[in-house]
Amino acid sequence: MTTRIGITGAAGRMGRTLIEAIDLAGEELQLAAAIERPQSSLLGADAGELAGRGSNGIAVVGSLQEVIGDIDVLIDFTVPAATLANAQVCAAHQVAMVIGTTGFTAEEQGLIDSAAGKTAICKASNFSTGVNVCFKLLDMAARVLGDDVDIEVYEAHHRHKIDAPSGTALSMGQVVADALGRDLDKVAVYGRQGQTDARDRETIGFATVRAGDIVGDHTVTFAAEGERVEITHKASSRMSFARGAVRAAGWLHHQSAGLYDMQDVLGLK
Ligand SMILES: NC(=O)C1=CN([C@@H]2O[C@H](COP(=O)(O)OP(=O)(O)OC[C@H]3O[C@@H](n4cnc5c(N)ncnc54)[C@H](OP(=O)(O)O)[C@@H]3O)[C@@H](O)[C@H]2O)C=CC1
Ligand SMILES: O=C(O)C1=N[C@H](C(=O)O)C[C@H](O)C1
Repeated sequence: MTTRIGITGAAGRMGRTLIEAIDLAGEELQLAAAIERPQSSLLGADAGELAGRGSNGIAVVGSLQEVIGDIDVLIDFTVPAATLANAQVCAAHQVAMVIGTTGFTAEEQGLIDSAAGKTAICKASNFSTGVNVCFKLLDMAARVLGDDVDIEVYEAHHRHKIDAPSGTALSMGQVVADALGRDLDKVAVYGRQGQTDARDRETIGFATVRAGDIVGDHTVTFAAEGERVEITHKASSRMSFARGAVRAAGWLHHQSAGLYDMQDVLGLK
């Protein structure tokens, strides 16, 4: 069965890579709509040309409502406000939605949970297979190393990224906190400066770097007296995220309403 895919934020860094990833996927996954803001100067542009793949006959439009009847799944990598508005449209029309946007508040996440009561939503802070394997490795490392180690999460991204820590870093912290029975809201330390006192072992530290064109680096360090374990993922191309999101779209088309993540898509649960 063919899955007709729409992309919001089609001209963004991820949007363009997603158009390319769909073009490279099998014939069962087809780009059916490319959406940008109503004010975008790119309205009417050919989406394939935009992604450097040559003309594909899909013109960029300025409204999701305009094309919602033409798609089975929407892939959205934009900003929280746009994603939430798009989730309402998808829920109202029972169109499935893949959400890659990061930086939601707890309240905003609640709105996505509500939309998932009406349609199938797959939301992940990171759609790369490698990062999702790392989530499993982190769970194992935290359970074995337990309370004998200090745990620190480091992430580095390009200078254009607008949220921090990255969604992936927060997910990594959550996996580790869950494995250790800790409440991440209580134990997270976001950066340090000045007279900090000695480290409390219960805490999970986060460090953020923003520089140049770094696609996405994540390392979780488990540091004990005399040894340390480091689990690292480095993305060198956005195609690693886009390929996963497109795979998720094909999978989600066949699911009923509910909230899923990339671990569901990969059968890692
Ligand atoms: N889950 C994952 O695997 C990954 C997640 N991400 C996340 O995806 C998101 C997008 O990243 P990236 O592609 O680098 O960002 P970009 O800024 O390159 O792209 C964002 C897109 O969203 C559009 N947009 C922004 N604001 C609005 C709005 N209010 N209404 C409608 N459209 C809007 C932008 O249009 P305009 O240019 O006109 O503002 C642009 O097309 C981020 O949250 C990032 O963290 C990124 C990579 C992987
Ligand atoms: O903004 C990005 O670029 C990325 N964002 C995601 C995040 O916040 O974790 C995933 C990836 O690391 C790239």
